[in-house]
Amino acid sequence: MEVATSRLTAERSGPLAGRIKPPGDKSISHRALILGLLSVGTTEITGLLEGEDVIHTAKVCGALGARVERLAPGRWRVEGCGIGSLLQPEETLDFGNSGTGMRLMMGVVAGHPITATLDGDASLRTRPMRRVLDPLMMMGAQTLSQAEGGRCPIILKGTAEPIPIVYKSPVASAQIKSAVLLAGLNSPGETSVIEPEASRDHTEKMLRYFGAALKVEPFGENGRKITLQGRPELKPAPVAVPGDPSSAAFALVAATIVENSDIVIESMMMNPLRTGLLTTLLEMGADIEIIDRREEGGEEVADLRVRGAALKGVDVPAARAPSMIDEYPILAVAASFARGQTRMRGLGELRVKESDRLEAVAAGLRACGVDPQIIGDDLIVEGGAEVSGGGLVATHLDHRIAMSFLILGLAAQKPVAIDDVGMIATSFPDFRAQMESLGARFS
Ligand SMILES: O=C(O)C1=C[C@@H](OP(=O)(O)O)[C@@H](O)[C@H](O)C1
Ligand SMILES: C=C(OP(=O)(O)O)C(=O)O
Repeated sequence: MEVATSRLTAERSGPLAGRIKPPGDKSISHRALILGLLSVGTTEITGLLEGEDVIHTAKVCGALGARVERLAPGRWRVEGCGIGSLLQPEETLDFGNSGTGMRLMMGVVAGHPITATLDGDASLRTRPMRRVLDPLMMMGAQTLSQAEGGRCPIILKGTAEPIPIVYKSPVASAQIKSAVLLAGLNSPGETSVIEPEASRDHTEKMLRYFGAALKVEPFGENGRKITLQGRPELKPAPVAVPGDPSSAAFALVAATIVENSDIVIESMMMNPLRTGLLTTLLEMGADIEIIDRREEGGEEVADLRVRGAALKGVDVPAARAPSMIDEYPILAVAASFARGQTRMRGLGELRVKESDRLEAVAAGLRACGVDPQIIGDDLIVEGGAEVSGGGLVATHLDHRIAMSFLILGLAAQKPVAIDDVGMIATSFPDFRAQMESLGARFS
């Protein structure tokens, strides 16, 4: 089937001004629905991200037996069925564009005596799933069918008695860690995951909040070992979803590169495993004031006042990658406007996101008159105060590529067009309206 695409163009804009509130965090939104499904009783969620990725997860929770209801914008209620009591789904579980939805749900299915077909869009069908299937098969799940290279569509048969394992993950990935822990929820023993570097810890925090016993220990130089006691009785708990730093990133960079801007981003989550972009922009000379740090719904949040600033290039260490993994496309845009060279190290994981983000970012920058280089897994950008723009950027079904290059267009000399706005709705449906409210010019 031919899918209609629509272009959007961003034009050099005057100073951005005003206040915005980023949408609810995507990672936490998926997890709130999933833990709602796995609890017996009613979980109330506020601030849920109503992006397509999360809506797919909500529908899958319904197909596995939960009653999922939207009460008001961002306010959802999940009547869960509890660990061990999921229904055999009748239809294919469709995750759309969402790697998180599919990988976390593979863990849930693997830990239950059900068989499910999991599938997604053309982008998701290119993404590697073996990294999750490998540990799940050690736990006793079986892959009945899969596309070449361990890709979806996948037919996964779970087990009633997941084997407790200690899994040493070769990559720092919150999706792998979460899939194993979610499968371990129905295991009679302890399930441990060792990660080489700390990845986002939302699953661990939310499992504890819902009553599971979980131990987190340092492992090696930068790693962690997370151990979950199986078969807890998860108790429903209200979840207030904080503002998504990965979505706030676009306004943060826009206000930095559009001269004389002065904006406030309200209630952005400040979890240190998610704030790598903030650290890097501050090193580059960005003018960001962190106001009113406070706790909301178990996470630290803050308001950020961001003003236009002249940036300088920096060397971004590979160890920072897990805390800013989805922000490299927009960081590369900031780097294009920075004096000197920015080298972003250790970006191999960017090759297996919604698109090959290393190649997609480099091609987009070239289309806009910037000269990037990829050396091994590093991305190197030679910046300058002026960026010519003027290109048409291919988005490859990738929301972050789409939004990043629209932001570049707001500060470039000539307009920048993207070939398809459609995917922006997966993570940030109000992107255009919010950015326009600050003065961004799109047509
Ligand atoms: O667990 C999560 O919610 C996510 C983990 C990251 O992926 P990896 O686990 O593959 O690094 C990130 O890129 C993704 O957008 C969301
Ligand atoms: C990589 C991303 O998401 P996912 O892996 O869930 O598709 C993202 O949102 O940038």
